[in-house]
Formats: sequence, C-alpha cells, structure tokens
Amino acid sequence: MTDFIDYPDTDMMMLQVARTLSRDLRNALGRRERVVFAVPGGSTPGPVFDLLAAADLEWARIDILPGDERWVPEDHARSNARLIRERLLRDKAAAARLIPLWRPLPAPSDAMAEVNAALSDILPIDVALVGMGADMHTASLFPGADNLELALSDDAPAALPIWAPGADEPRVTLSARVLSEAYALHVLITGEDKREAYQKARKLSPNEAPIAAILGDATVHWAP
Ligand SMILES: O=C(O)[C@H](O)[C@@H](O)[C@H](O)[C@H](O)COP(=O)(O)O
Repeated sequence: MTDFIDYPDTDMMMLQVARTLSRDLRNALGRRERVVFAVPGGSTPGPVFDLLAAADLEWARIDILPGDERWVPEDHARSNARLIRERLLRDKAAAARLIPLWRPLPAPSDAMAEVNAALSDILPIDVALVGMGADMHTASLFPGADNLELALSDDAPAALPIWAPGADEPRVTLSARVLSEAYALHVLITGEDKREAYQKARKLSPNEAPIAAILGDATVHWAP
C-alpha cells in the first residue's frame, strides 16, 4: 500500500527523507556487496542531496543512477548528472560511483544498447528517490510521451529514449518496471498543486498519470 507522509514544512521533510534514505541505504549495504541508489533530477531534491552527502555510509559500494536524463552534455545547466555531481557526489558521498545515462552521441536511441548493457550489470535498484511533476509524470514518464506505452509495459527495457511535448529536450528514462522493482521507493513532492496531482493520479491509469505505475508500496513525502 502507498504511504503518504505529510510534513509541516520542507526543512523538516528534507531532513527526515535524508535520514530515511540513509537508513534504507545502510540496510541495503548489509544485504548486497554493491548497492544501487536511483535519484531524480529537477529542482526539489537538492537539499536532500546536501544532507545525504555528509552521511556516514560506505559510499564506495554505492552506485548512483539518475532516474532519467535530459539529452544534454554533463556540463549543461539542465543535466541531471551535473546536478547529482554538484549536490550529491561531494563530501563523504564523493566515493560513490555515478552511472550516467547520457553518452556523447546525437540522440538517446544511439546510446541505448550501451546504456542498457551497463544497467544489466547493476540492477535491480535497492533504493529509489523520484520526483513528480504537476502533470503526474515521474522520471521522464510523461503523459502523452511518444514511447510511454513501451516504458510502462512489463517487458520494457531498463532504459529507453523518450520525447514528450512537456519536456524541453529529448530524454532517456528508466522504465516503470525498473523503478517499481526498487526494494524501497520514495517520492518527494512539495506544494498544493503536486498534492492534488498525487491524489488525482491515484484514481487514473498509468497511461493518463504515469506516476500511478510506480506507486504500489511507495512512500510519498509531501510538504507545503
Ligand atoms: O529530470 C527530471 O526532470 C526529473 O527527474 C523529473 O521527473 C522531476 O523529478 C520532476 O519533473 C519534478 O521536478 P521538480 O522537482 O523540478 O518539480
């Protein structure tokens, strides 16, 4: 069942989510030699990354995997890898390994064989943090995206190219299958519009509300 935790403010939420994630990562490190931690891009997770970077974990055994990537080079302002390197792979977490979804090739489809081969060496995900847009997308599973049907299917590849009118550039996203297989899955959202979007998504099909495909046993963390 999906759990919904309502926090009085974002500071408290960021602190509690960082604690929960470090607990989940520590448990995963007790179960597996290498651990996969999937993380979102976007503007919400920065404070959680800042807190987590200082956590006392065996980061050298953790692979950090973006849940999606915008098809831009790593030094681009919109690159999720850039955000992750700048905000998470610092301090103690600098010892972690980033598994990039971007390659210096013209289009996501040119890189998918290589990306999926790299993912098959590390999956499944142990701990996942994802965001959500007010349009009910998560990762880059956007409503109306060209590849959404495949991305939501049971036999979807781990990563696939995706393009949607709501996204600024072509992207690569992890499939709903791979995200929902995560041992622990947390959704981090703020603001009244996203609370309403989450409640609406619970009543819609994944095709209309892609986040619905991964809510299963997820914990949703919300603050105003
Ligand atoms: O790279 C991305 O765009 C994401 O991974 C995406 O799924 C994000 O989490 C949501 O769009 C929420 O974004 P905000 O936190 O900026 O609202």
